[in-house]
Amino acid sequence: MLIFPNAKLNLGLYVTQRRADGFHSLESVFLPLPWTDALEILPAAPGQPTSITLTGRPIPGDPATNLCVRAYELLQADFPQLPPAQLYLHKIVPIGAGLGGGSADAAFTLKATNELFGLGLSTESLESYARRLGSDCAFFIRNQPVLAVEKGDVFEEIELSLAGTTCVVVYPNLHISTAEAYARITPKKPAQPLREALAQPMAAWRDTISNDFETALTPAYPVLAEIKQQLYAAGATYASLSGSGSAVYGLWADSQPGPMSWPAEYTVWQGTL
Ligand SMILES: C[C@@](CO)(OP(=O)(O)O)[C@H](O)COP(=O)(O)OP(=O)(O)OC[C@H]1O[C@@H](n2ccc(N)nc2=O)[C@H](O)[C@@H]1O
Ligand SMILES: Nc1ncnc2c1ncn2[C@@H]1O[C@H](COP(=O)(O)OP(=O)(O)O)[C@@H](O)[C@H]1O
Repeated sequence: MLIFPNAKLNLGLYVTQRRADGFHSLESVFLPLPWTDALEILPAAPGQPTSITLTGRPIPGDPATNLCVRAYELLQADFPQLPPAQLYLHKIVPIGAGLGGGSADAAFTLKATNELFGLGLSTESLESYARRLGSDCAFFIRNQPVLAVEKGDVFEEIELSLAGTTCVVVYPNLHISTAEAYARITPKKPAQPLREALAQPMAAWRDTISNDFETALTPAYPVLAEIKQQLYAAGATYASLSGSGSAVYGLWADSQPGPMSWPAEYTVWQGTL
């Protein structure tokens, strides 16, 4: 089975509280971004163990601990009838970019395994497996715009119509660890609830919606402010860091991006939400 795990964007992100388990509570809107990897899952050849073949963007770490393999093995522990699998992942989405690419691969592995082998797992059950693999992994099970709270793994419905919006995502080839980013934050409640700010036209968001990671990381990584500035200079209606970075995106509500120029080592995606 061939699937295309997509990235996500965070629209507003407030780290509201440090939790007793060491994690943080947050308030953020998660949006699916149609920038994808390609992943194939097949039963392994007879006598072969579960393995993964990786192509495209290099993924740090031992392939045996790749989130796709961990997701498959998580289901195998509860469904011993699952045979060893051969996974092929062509990695396109930048890693450690605040785009949730690894979490998407894991969640899509769960969904595809459920379908391919007829496990009969419900959406809720797939979400519980996903939560065990990473805080933002559960979002990719339903993969629709939501207001995420708690650890970013509990979702509330939100009315948001961004279909047709032009989006540019700029990744400056800078890996920021999520744990390091959280360590730089002093949690606090937002001045205005995100749901309320999002109800206003996009042109107002520049003054009302922010990402706590952007505020905390920009002094150490001024390149983030430079990218945002160029997106606004090209006419973006709204621009922000996604998640804990380092990808910065711009949205054009009802116009098209003007000319932009980026260093050769950057990766830039442009498309429609
Ligand atoms: C910041 C966010 C915002 O959407 O996205 P990314 O920038 O990673 O895409 C997420 O909260 C990232 O979720 P995810 O990448 O799944 O994090 P996890 O693997 O669960 O945790 C990595 C580390 O981040 C910290 N962490 C993560 C989630 C959370 N709610 N509180 C935390 O403090 C912990 O230090 C944890 O050890
Ligand atoms: N399939 C995968 N794709 C991307 N990263 C993976 C994958 N499997 C494991 N990882 C590990 O997950 C971490 C980053 O995950 P990713 O979801 O891309 O980050 P972020 O949510 O910050 O964009 C990296 O340390 C990487 O080594």
